[in-house]
Amino acid sequence: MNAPAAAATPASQLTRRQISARLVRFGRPVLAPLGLSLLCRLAAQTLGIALLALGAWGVARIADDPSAPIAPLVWTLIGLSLLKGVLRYLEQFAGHYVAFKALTMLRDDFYARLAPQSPAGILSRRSGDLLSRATKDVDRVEVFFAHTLVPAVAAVIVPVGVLAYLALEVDPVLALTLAPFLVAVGALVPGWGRESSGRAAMEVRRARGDVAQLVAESMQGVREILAFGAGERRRAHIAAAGEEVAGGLRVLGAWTARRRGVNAGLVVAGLVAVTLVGAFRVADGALDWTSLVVACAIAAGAFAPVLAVEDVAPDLEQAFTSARRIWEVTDTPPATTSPARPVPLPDGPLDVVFEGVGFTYPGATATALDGVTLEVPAGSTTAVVGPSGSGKSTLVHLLTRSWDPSAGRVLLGGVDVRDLSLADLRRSVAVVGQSTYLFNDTIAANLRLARPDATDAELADACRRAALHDAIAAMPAGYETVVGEHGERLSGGQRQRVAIARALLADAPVLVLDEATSQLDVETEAEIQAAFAEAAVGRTVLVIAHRPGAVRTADRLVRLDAGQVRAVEEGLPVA
Ligand SMILES: Nc1ncnc2c1ncn2[C@@H]1O[C@H](COP(=O)(O)OP(=O)(O)OP(=O)(O)O)[C@@H](O)[C@H]1O
Repeated sequence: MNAPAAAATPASQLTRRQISARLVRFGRPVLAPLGLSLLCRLAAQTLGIALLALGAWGVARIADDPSAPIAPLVWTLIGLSLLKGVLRYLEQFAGHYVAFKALTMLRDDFYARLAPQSPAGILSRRSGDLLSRATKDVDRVEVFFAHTLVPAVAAVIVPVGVLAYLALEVDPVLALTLAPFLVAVGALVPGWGRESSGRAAMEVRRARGDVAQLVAESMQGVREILAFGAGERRRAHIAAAGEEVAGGLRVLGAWTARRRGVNAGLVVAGLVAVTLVGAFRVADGALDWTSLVVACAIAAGAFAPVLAVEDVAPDLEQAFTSARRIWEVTDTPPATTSPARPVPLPDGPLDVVFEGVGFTYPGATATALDGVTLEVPAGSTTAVVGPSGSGKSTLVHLLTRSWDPSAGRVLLGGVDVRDLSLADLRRSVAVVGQSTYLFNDTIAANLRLARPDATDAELADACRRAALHDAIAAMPAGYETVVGEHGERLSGGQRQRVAIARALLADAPVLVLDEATSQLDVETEAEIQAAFAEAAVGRTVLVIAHRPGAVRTADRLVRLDAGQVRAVEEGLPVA
C-alpha cells in the first residue's frame, strides 16, 4: 500500500483523511466494481424511499376517494420492490467481489513489502504480533473497501437528494425542518466520542496483537512451560491481555450504545417535527394534506441511509487503526536493497573477501565487528572460530546482506556485494545454519525450496551425497513423507542433512556452514562432517565454529574475538 506522499509521514501520525486518500489510491483496481456497488445502493435506497412515498400517496388518495382504482398502484409497488431486490443483489455481489479482491491485494502487498525486509526486519519483530497484523488488521482494512466506503458515500448523497426533492417539489419549510435532524444523525452523533473510541480501537488492536503473540509463544514453548510448571503464570498473562481487549471493547461498546440511543431519539424527534410543522403548513393552506403524508413517508425513509453511518463509523475507525498498524510494518524500508544497476557476477569460482569490515547492529552500542579483514580464496575452505558473541554469525549476515557493513567492504568474486543484485548474491551463497526451518510439507517439497524444478533423480542424488537417501528410502512414504511442523518427525541430524541436501541442490559456488553441527551428537556430527566434505568439493567454503575441534578440514583458520581477527593459521587439516 505504497503512496510516496503519505509514506513520508509516519503511519502512526496519518490523519483519517490521509489514510482514506491512501487507501483509495491503493484500491484503484477495485474502484470500478465499487462504483457499481455505490450506484446500485443509491438506486436501491432511492427506490426504498420512493416505495414509502408511493404507498403513503396511495393511502392518502384512497382516503380522499375510496373508488379510485388501486390495482395500478399495487402493480407499480410490486414492480419497484422487485427492482429494489435486484439492485440490492447487484450491490451485494459487487461489494463481495470488492471484498475478496481487496483482501487478496492487501495480503499480497503486505507480504511483498515484508519479504524484502527479511530476515533482519522480520526477526526483530514479534511473530505473533506480525501474524495479527497480517490477518486481523488486513481483514479490517478490507472492511473499508467492502462495507464502509459505499454506505458512507450513499449516506451523503441520498439525504441531499431527498432534501432537494422536498424543497423543490413539496415544501422548502419541511426540508429545512428535516435537515438538522439528518445532519445530527449522520454527521454529529457518529463523531461523538470519536477520540475516545479511536484510542480504545487502537488499544484493542494492540492488546489483540499481544494475545496473539502470547498464545503463539505459549504453543511454541509448551514444553518449557510444562517442564517449569509455568502454565498458571502463562494463563494469567494471557488472561490479563484478554482483559485489556475486553476493557477496550467495553469502551467501544459504551460509545456505540450512547450513539444508538441518541440517534433513535433524534429520528423520532425529526419525524414529530416534520409532522407538526407540516400540520401548521396544512392549516395555513401552504400544503395539502396528501403532500404532508408523502413528506412524512419520505422523511422516515431518509433516515435509513444516515443511520447506517453510525453502523459503519466504528468499522471505519477500526479500519483506519488497522491501516496504520499495517503501514507501521510495511513502510519500514528494507535493511538492504538491490542496486539500480547491478554488476554481473564474474563466471567461474568465486572468492570471498572481508576488507576492513566494521559493523554495529541497529540500536546496539557495542560493535559486533571491528576492522575485520579475511579471505576465503576461490575453491578453498576457511574456518572462522571464536567464542560466543565474537561476531562469527555477523560475518554471514553481512555476506548475505541481511545488513550492510558500517565500514569496509565484503567482496564476492571481487565485486562489492552491495553492487550485486540480491537475487544473484543469494543464488551464489548457500547457508547451512545451526537450525534449519523445515515446512510442514513433504521432504521432496522441502528440498525443492532450493530448486523448484529439480527432478526426483536430482533430489535422490543430493540426498545420497548428504548421507540422507537411505534413511528417506526406508520411510514408508519415502520422499513424500510429511515432516511435520518444524520437521518434528525427523531427527536433528536428519533435519541438518536436509539442509545440506538443499544447499547441494542449490548448487551455489559459495557454501557457508554456520555452526551447522553444534547441536548434534558426536556420531551424527561425524557423519555430517563427511557430508560437508563432499559438499565442499569445488566450492568456496566458509565454516563457522566455536572451537577449532569442530572443524575437520580447512585450508585456513581465522580466530575471531570481540569482533576482531586475532590470528590466522594456514595449512590445516585441523585435528
Ligand atoms: N540482531 C542483533 N541485534 C543486536 N545485537 C546483535 C544482534 N545479533 C548479534 N548481536 C550482537 O553482536 C555480537 C556478535 O554476535 P554474533 O551472533 O555475530 O556472534 P557469534 O560469534 O556468532 O556468537 P554465537 O557463537 O553465540 O552464535 C554479539 O555481541 C551479539 O550480542
